[in-house]
Amino acid sequence: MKDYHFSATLPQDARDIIEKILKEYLSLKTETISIYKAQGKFAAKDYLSLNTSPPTDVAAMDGYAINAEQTFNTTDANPAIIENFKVVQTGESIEGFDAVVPFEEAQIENGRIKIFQSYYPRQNVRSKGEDVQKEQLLIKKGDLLTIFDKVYLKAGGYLEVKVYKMPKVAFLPTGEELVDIVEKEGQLVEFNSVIFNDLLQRYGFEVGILKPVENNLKKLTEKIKELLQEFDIVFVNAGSSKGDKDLTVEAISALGEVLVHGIAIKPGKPTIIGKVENKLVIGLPGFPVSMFFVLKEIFLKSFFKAYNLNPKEKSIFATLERRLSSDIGSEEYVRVSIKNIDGKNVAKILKRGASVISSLKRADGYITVPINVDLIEEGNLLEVKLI
Ligand SMILES: Nc1nc2c(c(=O)[nH]1)N[C@H]1C(S)=C(S)[C@@H](COP(=O)(O)OP(=O)(O)OC[C@H]3O[C@@H](n4cnc5c(N)ncnc54)[C@H](O)[C@@H]3O)O[C@H]1N2
Ligand code: MOO
Repeated sequence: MKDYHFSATLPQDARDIIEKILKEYLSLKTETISIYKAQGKFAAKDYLSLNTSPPTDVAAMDGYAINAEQTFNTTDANPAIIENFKVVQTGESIEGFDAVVPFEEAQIENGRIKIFQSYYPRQNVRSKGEDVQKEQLLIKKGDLLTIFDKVYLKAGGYLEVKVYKMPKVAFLPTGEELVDIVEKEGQLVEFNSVIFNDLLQRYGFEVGILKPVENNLKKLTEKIKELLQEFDIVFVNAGSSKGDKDLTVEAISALGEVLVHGIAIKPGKPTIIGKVENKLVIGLPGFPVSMFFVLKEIFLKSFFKAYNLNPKEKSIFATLERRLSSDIGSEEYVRVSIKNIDGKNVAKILKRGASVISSLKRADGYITVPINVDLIEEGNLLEVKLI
C-alpha cells in the first residue's frame, strides 16, 4: 500500500544534508572579470586597497588654500588680509596649507585676499586617506558584490575582480497540464520557472529552464538522468507530495537515493532531497509560495553556508499588527506587508495559503516563526526579511 505519511526532517538537518552533498562533489570554479560585469557575483578572494584615496589632502571646494591660523579672531569688523595662499580647484592638493576659503567667501584685493570670518584647520578639506587607506580590506572573500563594493574596488586600484563561477542548475517542471499559454480546459500556466529563474539568477547561477515533462515515471527518470550530464544540480518541480501522480520520489529512488522527503517547514513540507551519481537533486513542491521558501530558506541558505558566501540579505524590524498563531513542529514563513504608522514599521500579516502568488506579490518580506513557537503576541518587534 502507498504510504501517505510524511516524516519531517528538521530544517537545520535538511540544510546540513544539502551542504554535505554539495561539498562532496561540487567545488566552485573562479573567473576574473571586469568589475563592470560583476553585478550579482561573489568575490573569490580578499581585496586589499592598492591606493590611498584621496591620495593627499585636497580641497573640498573651489577657492583659496590658506593656513587657518591666519584667520583666527577674524570677524566682519576685523577682516584678515592674507598674502600667502594658493588658488585651488575642488580635488586639487592643498600641500603647504590646511584650510580652504571658498571663492564666494573672500574678496581679492591687489593680489591679496580679504576674508571676514575665521576658518578652522581642515575646513573644506578632504583629508588624505579619509575614504580608502592603502592595504585596507576593501572586499572580503565570499561577499556578494554590490554597486558600492565595486566602486570601492575601483577606487582601491582594481579594474577586474576574481569571482566564483556559480553552478549550472536545471529547473524541470512536471505535469502535462502545464503550458506557457492556456488554450484549452485543464491547462495551467507554468509560472514557477519565473520564480526560480529570478531567485537564482540574482546570485549568478547559470539557470536552465526545461519544458515540462509529463507525469510518467519512465520519462521523468530519463529526463533527470539526461539533465545530470549537463547540469550541476537538478531541481524537479511539483509531484513532490503523495498524490498518485506524484512521481518525483520514485524517479529519484530509481536513479539514486532519497535522503529526505518532508521537511518541518511551512509552507514547503513535501520537499525531497536526493543524491544521484553523487549530485544533488531536489524535488520542490508545486505550490509557488512553497517553492519560493524552499529555495530561499533551505537550498540557498545551505549553498551559501557550504561555500562561505555572504549574500548580504536585508531585513528590517517591525511591530506585529495582530497576534500570530503558528503550528508547533514547523518552522513557518509568514508573508507580511509593511506600513509606516506614526513613524513606526508595522507588519501586516498576509494570506497564508501556499498556492496564492498574490500574497507574495503584496509582501514586502516575511517573518520566520521558530519551530517551537505557537503564538506571537500583537505588538512584538520582529525581524522581517525583505523579499
Ligand atoms: N495528500 C496530501 N496532499 C498534499 C499534501 C500532503 O501532505 N498530503 N501536501 C500539500 C502541500 S503542503 C503541498 S506544498 C503540495 C505540493 O504539491 P506537489 O509538489 O505534489 O505538486 P503538484 O500536486 O504536482 O502541484 C500542485 C499545484 O502546484 C501548481 N504548479 C505545479 N507546478 C507548477 C508550475 N511549474 N507553475 C505553476 N504552477 C505549478 C499547480 O497549480 C498544481 O496544481 O501538495 C499538497 N497536497
Ligand atoms: O508545504 Mo505546503 O508547501 O504547506 O503548502
